[in-house]
Amino acid sequence: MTRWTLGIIGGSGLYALDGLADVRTESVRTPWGAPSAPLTRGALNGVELVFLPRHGAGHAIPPSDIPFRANIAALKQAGCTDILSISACGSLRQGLPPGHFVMVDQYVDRTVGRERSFFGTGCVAHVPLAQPVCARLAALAADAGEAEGLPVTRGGTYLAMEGPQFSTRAESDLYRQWGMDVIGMTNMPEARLAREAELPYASIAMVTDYDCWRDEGESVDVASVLAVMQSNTKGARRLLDRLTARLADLPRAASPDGIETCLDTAIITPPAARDPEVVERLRSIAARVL
Ligand SMILES: CSC[C@H]1O[C@H](OP(=O)(O)O)[C@H](O)[C@@H]1O
Ligand SMILES: Nc1ncnc2[nH]cnc12
Repeated sequence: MTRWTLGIIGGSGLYALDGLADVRTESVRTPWGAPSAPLTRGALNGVELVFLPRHGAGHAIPPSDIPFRANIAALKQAGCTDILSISACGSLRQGLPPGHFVMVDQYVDRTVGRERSFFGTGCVAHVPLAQPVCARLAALAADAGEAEGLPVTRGGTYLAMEGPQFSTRAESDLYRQWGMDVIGMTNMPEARLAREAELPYASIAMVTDYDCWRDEGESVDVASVLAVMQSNTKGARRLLDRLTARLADLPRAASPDGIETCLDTAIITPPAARDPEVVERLRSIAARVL
């Protein structure tokens, strides 16, 4: 049976995974530098997990400095078949209160100045991103959350902002007019890069606050986020227990969305025109097609 090796990217409040069997720590390097922290490998319910806290183990890395390319490349090199992101987020809808788990299915990317591709001068690629999330993994995670009695919403658009400051009231109002559901600072370019590495990616956005759009006048700050984060993190842990118990018995077939073969038609630079040094770097995420 082909097995799942699930990469878990932990966000704010999730810096380690306790209770794994056969735990190993691996300090890795990638052609894009070191990831946010050493990888922690271990088994949960017999499923291999590879855990990486995106802000570092002590939350010393702000959103704009997260080494997104190194993180995704490290998880690819570690043999992950899929990536599940677990994030804190603000809510842009009354019906998504703090404590809610949103299985993101779309993104609007308002980040600026982050390295957002493995490809570039010397080897150009354009992968499709119309459906940026692996629907199968998102559904499995939603099933697990519901089975644990967690308040889960299937689908939602995540507005990725640069930060590190939270939004102004006018920005928050604007994003609501745009129809956005939740807001955070980290899922982009992470989701883009996972796609380029042909890794099915899904994200659980756990609501910690209502951002600053409500007429009640509250505005988000770290203290209000932290107040909710701890119970959200406990819920995420229960979800993971349930999810891995399911994955243990589920043979892993190729992603139905073709994510694992998306580079077949994405690289536009013909082999003869590729820069050998660039190609060498790309091998860590795209060896299958190079
Ligand atoms: C601590 S509140 C702001 C911080 O939390 C979220 O991070 P993550 O997605 O890694 O959980 C948000 O995106 C900000 O980076
Ligand atoms: N309101 C908010 N805006 C951006 N990132 C967040 N993370 C948690 N709450 C957030």
